[in-house]
Amino acid sequence: MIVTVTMNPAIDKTVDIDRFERGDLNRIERVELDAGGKGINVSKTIRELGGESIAMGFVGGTSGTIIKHVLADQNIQTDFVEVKGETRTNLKIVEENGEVTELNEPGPEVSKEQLEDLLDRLNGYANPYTLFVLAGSIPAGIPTDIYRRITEEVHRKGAKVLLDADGPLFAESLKAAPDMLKPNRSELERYYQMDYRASEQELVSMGEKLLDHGTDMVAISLGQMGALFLTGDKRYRCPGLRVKAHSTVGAGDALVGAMAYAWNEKLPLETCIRLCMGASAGAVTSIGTKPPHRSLVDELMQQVELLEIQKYIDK
Ligand SMILES: Nc1ncnc2c1ncn2[C@@H]1O[C@H](COP(=O)(O)OP(=O)(O)O)[C@@H](O)[C@H]1O
Ligand SMILES: O=P(O)(O)OC[C@H]1O[C@](O)(COP(=O)(O)O)[C@@H](O)[C@@H]1O
Repeated sequence: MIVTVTMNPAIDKTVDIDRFERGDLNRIERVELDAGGKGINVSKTIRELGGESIAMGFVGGTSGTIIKHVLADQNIQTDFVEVKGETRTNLKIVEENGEVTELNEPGPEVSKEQLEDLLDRLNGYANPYTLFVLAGSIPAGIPTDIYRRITEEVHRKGAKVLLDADGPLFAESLKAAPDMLKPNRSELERYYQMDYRASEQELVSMGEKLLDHGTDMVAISLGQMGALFLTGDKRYRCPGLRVKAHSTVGAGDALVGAMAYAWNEKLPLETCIRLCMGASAGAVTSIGTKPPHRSLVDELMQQVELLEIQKYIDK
């Protein structure tokens, strides 16, 4: 069973603009609304791949109700705690040249009682066959060690954790050794306090340090350059797939969704990697924050190149 946790869901409002002019009037050519937030996008990808998950977290107000309806329409099971405020709307400005500017709101405040309610519910799903996907930012009222706390609690019941978070959330949760991680390049560079662009070798050794801390699998995403996949005994580099990109928003979540689906289906590492690459590249072709169609993922999976890192570095 897969449980996705989105502490801070969002309605993603994607607007297409020819060229974004700061400090001037910008006319929008097209608007697309989607139920978003990292865990929710992961659930949408899992559904599209043919799997099931339960989407959990906090929702509030009309936007929260819309998100629940949209997920129900897609046959995605939900178990959200209701909060008083309104679930946020995140603006994604997509320019003709492919550049994307994101304006993410902080999200409604969560009370101590609401947080405890969610933690109780999560605990109820924890067993050795459950994977918890903890992804995205947290709203006000939630301490930054929350992912660490959830990881420790569900680990006690034998459950696994896949983490996709940034900054202090990422740093804190590492102390509880999540089982799988999906940092992107800049998240890793920030965590290791590098003030320059890390080389591939440096990225691999940063990933290896994470494995040494008890993580089983690290996927380091590199945007259009592809991704690195590291486990205890295998290391692969996959060059980015060439696709006609619309919006890169949700690509990381599609990769995480594929990782979670592959874990649940007990797929071999190489198939998992192909699925991650196919799903994430497929996601960038969609308008707004939409998961890729399974048929496109299947097609893209055939194009994935898995380069063993040792061989690649020796070249
Ligand atoms: N322009 C692109 N073309 C093809 N694949 C892409 C592109 N942008 C992202 N991807 C795919 O999506 C994955 C995740 O993207 P990335 O931007 O690194 O994640 P995040 O959104 O978490 O920062 C990449 O590893 C890659 O496989
Ligand atoms: O919780 P955060 O960090 O504000 O991110 C939320 C935003 O990220 C997304 O989940 C997309 O994430 P990715 O582009 O990393 O896949 C959006 O749907 C959402 O608006």
